[in-house]
Amino acid sequence: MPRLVISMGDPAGIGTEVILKALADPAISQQAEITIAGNRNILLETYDRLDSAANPENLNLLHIETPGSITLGTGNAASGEAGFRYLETAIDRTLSGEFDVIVTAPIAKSAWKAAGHIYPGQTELLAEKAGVNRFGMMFVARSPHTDWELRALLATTHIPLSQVPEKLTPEVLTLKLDLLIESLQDSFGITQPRIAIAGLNPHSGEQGQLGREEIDWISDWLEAMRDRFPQAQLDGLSPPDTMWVKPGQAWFGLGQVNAHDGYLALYHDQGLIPVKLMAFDRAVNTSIGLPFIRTSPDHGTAFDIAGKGIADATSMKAAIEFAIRLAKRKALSQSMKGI
Ligand SMILES: NC(=O)C1=CN([C@@H]2O[C@H](COP(=O)(O)OP(=O)(O)OC[C@H]3O[C@@H](n4cnc5c(N)ncnc54)[C@H](O)[C@@H]3O)[C@@H](O)[C@H]2O)C=CC1
Ligand SMILES: NCC(=O)COP(=O)(O)O
Repeated sequence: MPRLVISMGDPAGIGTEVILKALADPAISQQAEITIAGNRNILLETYDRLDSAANPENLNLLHIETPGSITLGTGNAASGEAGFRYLETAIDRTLSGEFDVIVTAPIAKSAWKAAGHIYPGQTELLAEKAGVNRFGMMFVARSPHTDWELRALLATTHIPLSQVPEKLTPEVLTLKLDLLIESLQDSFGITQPRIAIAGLNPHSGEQGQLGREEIDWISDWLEAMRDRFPQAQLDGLSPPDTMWVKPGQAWFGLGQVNAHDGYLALYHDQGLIPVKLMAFDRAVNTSIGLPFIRTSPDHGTAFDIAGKGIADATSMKAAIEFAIRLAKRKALSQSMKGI
């Protein structure tokens, strides 16, 4: 069975609640050896408030002291420091071989910053501690209507919109596309993936009238990528709005559409607005390129509903189930290679 560690996220948010709700489902908890990296008192307090949740007394726990006092619904330096320590512990124990997989509950980047930990997100801490600089942020969701699976990689992530054009270089795009192809092949078994790639500007620039990046270099880059990755079908540059029409149709079962195996969005909201519109309740954020599997729900700390008992755990369940699916696939592939 996969050995999975769940970091508890920001204790002022809904992380603890969605973990305990998700683990109350035996279909989830019986598929892996699960340990929580978090705080015993906060888990017990959360359990006492909920009607249907796993009892922390019956769960494996790496207890980590929480510095300062935590106020539910308010992310601050204490909650940021706590969430940082939970994740650090989960990563260190995974790197030492204790776990195969990390599932992370959400943290607030602003609370990390208040605690002096300046990272764009959890992904970058995971990559830094794992010693890799080739990694990517991918979102995966299976449609409850059609079973179709949406897979979208973000070429750039947590940067101001004004910095996107300068951070988006041929090197960055090549690295992200390479990772997306590798992931579709290795983790999803799609040997010749069909990938749609978005333009940057409205209408992919409309021949330069609405932005020049497509003409200046992105179209040439894509041509070069078709030579470099002959095993993949690379379609684009898709106008960034209409690129999501077929995925929407495939998701909701609106006719026969030939949607792509993977989507490359050039910046955070270009990818995450459509993903969350379709699948906010069930999309999974997975970090690709790390030496271990990492997944997370797609939502954040939801401070506005923390402690109210109304948080939906579907995305956390999906994150755990997807992590188990990836771990089983990895174990099978390693055993076939004799590793
Ligand atoms: N994986 C992670 O660690 C992530 C962390 N964040 C962080 O979370 C903080 C808040 O971000 P927001 O943009 O407000 O997004 P959010 O996802 O926390 O909340 C957006 C809205 O959705 C609702 N919501 C979120 N999750 C829900 C759930 N499971 N059940 C029911 N309702 C839910 C919230 O109540 C809120 O109204 C930020 O500091 C951000 O950095 C955001 C996304 C992912
Ligand atoms: N928008 C996705 C997000 O905020 C998750 O980031 P990370 O903490 O997983 O790096």
